[in-house]
Amino acid sequence: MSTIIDGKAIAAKLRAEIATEVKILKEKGIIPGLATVLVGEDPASEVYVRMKGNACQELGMHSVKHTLPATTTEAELLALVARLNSDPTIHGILVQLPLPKQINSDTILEAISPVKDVDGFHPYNVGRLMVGKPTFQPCTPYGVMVMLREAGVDLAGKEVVVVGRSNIVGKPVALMCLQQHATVTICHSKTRDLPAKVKGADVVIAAVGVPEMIKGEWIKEGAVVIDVGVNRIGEKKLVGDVEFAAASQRASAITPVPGGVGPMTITMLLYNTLEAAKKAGTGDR
Ligand SMILES: NC(=O)C1=CN([C@@H]2O[C@H](COP(=O)(O)OP(=O)(O)OC[C@H]3O[C@@H](n4cnc5c(N)ncnc54)[C@H](OP(=O)(O)O)[C@@H]3O)[C@@H](O)[C@H]2O)C=CC1
Ligand SMILES: Nc1nc(=O)c2c([nH]1)NC[C@@H]1CN(c3ccc(C(=O)N[C@@H](CCC(=O)O)C(=O)O)cc3)C=[N+]21
Ligand SMILES: [Mg+2]
Repeated sequence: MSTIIDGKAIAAKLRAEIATEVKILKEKGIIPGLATVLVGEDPASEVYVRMKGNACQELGMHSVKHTLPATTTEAELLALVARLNSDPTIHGILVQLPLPKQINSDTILEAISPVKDVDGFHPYNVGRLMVGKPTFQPCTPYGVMVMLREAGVDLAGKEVVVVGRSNIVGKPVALMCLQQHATVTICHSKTRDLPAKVKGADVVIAAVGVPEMIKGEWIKEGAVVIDVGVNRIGEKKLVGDVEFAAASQRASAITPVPGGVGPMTITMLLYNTLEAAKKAGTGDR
């Protein structure tokens, strides 16, 4: 049986540390502030944005939520981003993805000031990560790396297989593992013989968005499994991209869904917002 890597517990520990730092900053007259922007009425996005706002409040941070109608134009959203860029009470800006189809998300992400880009999605921050000099690191991959560290997994020389190549999860997590000296394979929908790739992995990172598509029998005995997938089945049930029950029979350590990567994502967002506020405080940005 495998160890469960408890994202909720690791997140709680980190949040306590962040709260302490927020207190110290507040004594210097700086209140870390996060602006979240939600366009349209996607129920899942509403849940996430609410969770982010609540988490800010719990840690004593300032948070402002902007909800815009689904019919918002790109120009209107750009105007809001410009306002937030120049608002001194706001240190971090998060525009929830996906955006409605009349809005080009690249245009929006590039309009967010790189010093307020707590999602780490601006090409400047992406490039910094690429050259091994990260500034803001994207929250989900960053959370995965913290979980691996907390679980005592040393990546040097390990075979890491990432399934998924999105800009927000697959690609950046692969880069971060490479930075930690892993040998990284990135798989996607055109990959030939995915089972064989996964079978060779010491560490599997699944970010596909297909419920339980990574089968337990593909997992090498003793491998570490990180399941980024969050798939809603019906009204209430959440499952990952990995067949959890079967995979946990073979893995040495595995993350659950829920309670794995999800809580870490929100925590790293808070961490990045704190860092943004600290930099603003020193004028170092
Ligand atoms: N826990 C958290 O905090 C977060 C969780 N998520 C979850 O992670 C999952 C992935 O999210 P995201 O990266 O945004 O998703 P995307 O849809 O952007 O990317 C999915 C990737 O999986 C690949 N893929 C799809 N089907 C297959 C297949 N059958 N075999 C191999 N590869 C396949 C796609 O390949 P191709 O490029 O060829 O199309 C693509 O690269 C989702 O479940 C999402 O909900 C996302 C963000 C945060
Ligand atoms: N600009 C932007 N930044 C993001 O970081 C971003 C985004 N857009 N769009 C959508 C994805 C998805 N995402 C999640 C965050 C937390 C959980 C999370 O906390 N999940 C809980 C369960 C929550 C529930 O019950 O639904 C868990 O896994 O335990 C999941 C997914 C951030 N994303
Ligand atoms: Mg779009």
